[in-house]
Amino acid sequence: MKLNDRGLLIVISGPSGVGKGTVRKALFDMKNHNLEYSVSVTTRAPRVGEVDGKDYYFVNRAAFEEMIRQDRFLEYAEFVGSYYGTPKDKVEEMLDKGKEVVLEIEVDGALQVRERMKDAVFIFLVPPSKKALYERLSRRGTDTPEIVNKRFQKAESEFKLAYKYDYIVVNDDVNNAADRIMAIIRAEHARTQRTIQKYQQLMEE
Ligand SMILES: Nc1ncnc2c1ncn2[C@@H]1O[C@H](COP(=O)(O)OP(=O)(O)OP(=O)(O)O)[C@@H](O)[C@H]1O
Ligand SMILES: Nc1nc2c(ncn2[C@@H]2O[C@H](COP(=O)(O)O)[C@@H](O)[C@H]2O)c(=O)[nH]1
Repeated sequence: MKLNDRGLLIVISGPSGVGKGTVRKALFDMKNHNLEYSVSVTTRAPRVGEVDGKDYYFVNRAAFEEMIRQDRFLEYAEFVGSYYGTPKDKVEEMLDKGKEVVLEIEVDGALQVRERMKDAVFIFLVPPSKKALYERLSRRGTDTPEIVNKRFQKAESEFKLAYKYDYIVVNDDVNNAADRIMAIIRAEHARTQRTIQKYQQLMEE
């Protein structure tokens, strides 16, 4: 495979309820993109309307732990009582096909990817305010008040790690946030291509 045929890995992260999934869907609804979503594996129970293989691969804890033993995750983390992980082979397969692969994951996992995939692009999505984050988590209606509070409390420590990312994007408006992320992806793609071209020119001299 030629160097510049390989796709770019894009990690969209941030606290639970900030709107990662909503913004990601707006991004994938745009025209003329080369994006592919990496479907994660989780031990969390499916929510109403979630489809196995599309939203997540839903497995039990024993199956997830077997995947850990087999080293099948690019990263994984335990988040508010459930496991979540990114299947390594699928990501590699999509990158080799030249796709821009999008991971939508929490902060612990994102920082694991940062250590392993040096060329990836890391985007931290933030809410316009902490109050807005709490309202989004509650109004989504998918979690009990106890889980909403746990997720919101976890956000406090996650905000402190935002400086480890390449970009911080405010999700004030879904389409604006998606536009900003698409602009970042296009700029990073162009930058990577230029770097590879320069490297290839040097090798030919
Ligand atoms: N810009 C926005 N303005 C208002 N509401 C929003 C905005 N973006 C997302 N939301 C709403 O906030 C809620 C949480 O969004 P979403 O489920 O996409 O968050 P998430 O970051 O993917 O959450 P999790 O990490 O828990 O999977 C949803 O009800 C969604 O409709
Ligand atoms: N480290 C990982 N985090 C993941 C992955 N897939 C999703 N997530 C994140 O977990 C929380 C909770 O998700 P929810 O669907 O229960 O609301 C959220 O921040 C997701 O982005 C993954 O593969 N690895």
